[in-house]
Amino acid sequence: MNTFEQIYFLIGILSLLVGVGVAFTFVLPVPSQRVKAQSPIYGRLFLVTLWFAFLGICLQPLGFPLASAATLNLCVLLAMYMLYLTVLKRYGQVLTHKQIAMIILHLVFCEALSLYFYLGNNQLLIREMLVSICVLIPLGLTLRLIYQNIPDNRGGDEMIFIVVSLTTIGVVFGVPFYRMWLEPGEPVGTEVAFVAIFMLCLLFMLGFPASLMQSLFIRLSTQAYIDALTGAKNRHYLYRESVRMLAHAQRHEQHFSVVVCDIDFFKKVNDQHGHPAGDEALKQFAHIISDLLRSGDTLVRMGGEEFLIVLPNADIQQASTMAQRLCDEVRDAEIKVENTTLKLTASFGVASLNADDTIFDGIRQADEALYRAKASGRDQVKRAQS
Ligand SMILES: Nc1nc2c(ncn2[C@@H]2O[C@H](COP(=O)(O)OP(=O)(O)OP(=O)(O)O)[C@@H](O)[C@H]2O)c(=O)[nH]1
Repeated sequence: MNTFEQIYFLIGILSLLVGVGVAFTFVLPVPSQRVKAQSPIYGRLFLVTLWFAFLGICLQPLGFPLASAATLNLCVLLAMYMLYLTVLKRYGQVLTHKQIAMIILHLVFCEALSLYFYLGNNQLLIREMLVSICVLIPLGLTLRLIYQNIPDNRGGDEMIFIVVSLTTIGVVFGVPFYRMWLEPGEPVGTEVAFVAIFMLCLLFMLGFPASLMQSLFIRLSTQAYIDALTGAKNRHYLYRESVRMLAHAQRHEQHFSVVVCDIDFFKKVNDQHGHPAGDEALKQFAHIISDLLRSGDTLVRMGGEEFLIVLPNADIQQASTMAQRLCDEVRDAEIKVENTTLKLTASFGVASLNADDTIFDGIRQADEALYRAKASGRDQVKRAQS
């Protein structure tokens, strides 16, 4: 294969890869939020600008050195800003006008300097080092952005962080290392540039969908344990987590209590104000309760208007005090649904688990206490009879 055939072959392979990458972004699920939905667009532009960067490298051996110098630096830097924008949009953020102006200024400045060093004495080494330094700015911004967002547990961020970190390591160490092997003034080899750009595209194409899948998986597994109406945990969560919570309490010889609560005469709310108003009342009721719980406590919607509160590290006295506070708070609260204000009350049954009790034993005892609270006139707390 002569040089031209080899270049066309490499461009063909890269086009195929970029084509597959761009097509792939179209089949990935699009986030519903408008700004986040723009993320795949910048992902596509990242791949396409990298393709143009490789074309820029190929222009040198094809006999267009000036065009090569002008295209390569601009496209590499532009690609890194596209990467930054892909991540920025993924987090639902937008650029300010000032930031856009800074990016354009940075692109123009870098391009002008690069051409200056190219035209003045053909100082390739300085030019390439300069481009590497310029490229580190968008990479650094991207890394910082991901790092700031990782604590939010969005899921998948670690994967993107690895992709961008590997790219940064490649720029910081790979470029100077490779430069050492070249003769002074010798341009970057087409094959080496091809491998670098190919790897970058591949890493992006694998890393970003993987991060998306990871975050979708985390979101789905979180949603599977949450009651959609009230935001409280559901029974599946209780069944999964209660064994772990109880084992922890037993290991540390801690008390473990449960409170079952049920809104009084909730049927009337539905009958008088309609089902949607009943839904809204349930939602607000759950918020009132969860606002008063400690961080380790868990509110579970058992079904309908019945909730369970799991109180690790609380004995029967502490659990009863908490239940009384909740009972008072619900009675005092004003529940605004549509154009009316509702007053609700709820009844509570409290039980504390013995060392060999299961969560079901605790719920059964608390249910029995709740039954007595209802029978005694509602709007009150009763303890399980041990
Ligand atoms: N709006 C709405 N209503 C619900 C939901 N789940 C259960 N309900 C209603 O809750 C009411 C429960 O009624 P009952 O079991 O008779 O209890 P209650 O009227 O609260 O009376 P007591 O519990 O005896 O004080 C029924 O009318 C159900 O339709 C829900 O998700 N949304």
